[in-house]
Amino acid sequence: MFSLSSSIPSTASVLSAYTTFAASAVLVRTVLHEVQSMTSRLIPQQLQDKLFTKIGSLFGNLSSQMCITISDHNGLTPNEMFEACETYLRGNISPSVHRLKVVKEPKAEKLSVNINDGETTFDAFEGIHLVWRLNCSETQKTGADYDGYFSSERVERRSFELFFNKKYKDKVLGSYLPYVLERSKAINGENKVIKLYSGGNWYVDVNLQHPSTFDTLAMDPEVKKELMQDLDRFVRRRTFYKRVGKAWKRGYLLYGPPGTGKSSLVAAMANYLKFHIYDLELSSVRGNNDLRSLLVSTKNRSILVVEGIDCSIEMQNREAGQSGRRSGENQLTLSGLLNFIDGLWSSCGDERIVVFTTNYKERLDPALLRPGRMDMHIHLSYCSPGGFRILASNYLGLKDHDRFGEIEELITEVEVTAAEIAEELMKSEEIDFVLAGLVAFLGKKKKEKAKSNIGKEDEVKGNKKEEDVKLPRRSRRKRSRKSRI
Ligand SMILES: Nc1ncnc2c1ncn2[C@@H]1O[C@H](COP(=O)(O)OP(=O)(O)OP(=O)(O)O)[C@@H](O)[C@H]1O
Repeated sequence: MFSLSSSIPSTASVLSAYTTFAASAVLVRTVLHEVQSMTSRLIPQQLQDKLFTKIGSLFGNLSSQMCITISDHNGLTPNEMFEACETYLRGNISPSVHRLKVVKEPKAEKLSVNINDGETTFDAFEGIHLVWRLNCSETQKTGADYDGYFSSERVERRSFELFFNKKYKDKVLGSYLPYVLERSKAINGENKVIKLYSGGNWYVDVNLQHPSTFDTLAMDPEVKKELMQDLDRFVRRRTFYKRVGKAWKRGYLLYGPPGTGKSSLVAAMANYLKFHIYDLELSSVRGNNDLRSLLVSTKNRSILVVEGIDCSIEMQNREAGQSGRRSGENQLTLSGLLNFIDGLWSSCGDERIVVFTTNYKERLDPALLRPGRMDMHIHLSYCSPGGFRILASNYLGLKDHDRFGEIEELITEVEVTAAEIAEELMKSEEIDFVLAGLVAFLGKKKKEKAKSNIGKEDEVKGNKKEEDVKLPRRSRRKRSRKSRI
């Protein structure tokens, strides 16, 4: 008897047939390409054209297919489209794929499953069938090292090839690829692992494990609120920056004594915005040329941090125009860094944040403090009673305690950093013991302060006496008369 279900192919079998066909098409294309390059040297062009048209028609109309290549890098700059495709395809791997690559990122909750080198996967979008293939190759990167010696290293380069029918070219470029980009952003937002790039190049990255958030940070609540609002405004102002013709960039200068939370604040900003961090160590940068290539290879939605800007390198006052660390054109200068950050770097990317930190604001080059250079100057100072309460809540899970009054009073009398208090709070799990230890620590600081104040007073008195000895008789008389008035 005639059976409808057995004569009409199911969606799965149609897809599977298409998959097989598309995979064969890709394979045939590759073979044709290889053959073409071999024969181009042996057979005359006219004959070649005839030959390939004939072979092509045997496997369906391959000339109606087109291919878009998406490489992982565009020159020195990472290609964000490649990363978007990688993220998007992770969730769309066809059942026909034979070889997968599985990675567990340290902080990620889920496994990351990717297609392997040379594998092909399939997708469908508004009636268009699409074939994706991942290619990997190794290239030799050559150049001169710091001392001018020849250096060479192997670098892996990856690219995706996207095959589809030529007639959908506009739809693929205008709708499908933007869709892939949007989807990858949404996926990244859901489970983004924040990366920390550091060292002399950005090839080494680790997942940012820093648990600091705005909730755990002990800082002036008003400043914290203002900063969070500033960051929110910054990320939602894409059209504003475009309209006013400004690069979508924001600069923050964090200053304050060691251990007051400058690095913790950078981590909190990255965790809040889900931005990667590039920790630029100027001492390992060879010169302005090196700096340029490092900066252009940073990604969008990232924070570039230069810690200890006052002392990380002998950078010179731009007005003085003295030489930097290296002589010649390639020397690293503050003006080189600032010009590049203000100019090319910020205009070749979006959503860039730059943070400079220093323990000594007064030592900074005036070029850095000029209005408009760093949008916000944030002072991280010694711990306040409010800051102590945040730390006590984080470290001990404690909202209040009999000893809080005593501790808060001592905190207002001495200069103590959040790092010092944090260290005390971590000494034991026994709350009374820890708080007693903190009181003793603060008490000791108070005594030391009183001692050093007495020392200072004695010094001032000593100086005065010395001055009196040096003063001529007449001046001494004059002063004693004055003091009686
Ligand atoms: N404001 C703060 N809130 C919460 N914890 C803090 C704060 N400041 C410091 N800490 C604690 O102290 C540690 C060291 O602080 P951090 O490295 O952020 O200070 P810093 O100001 O960057 O110091 P430096 O100038 O020496 O680099 C942090 O890991 C954190 O545990």
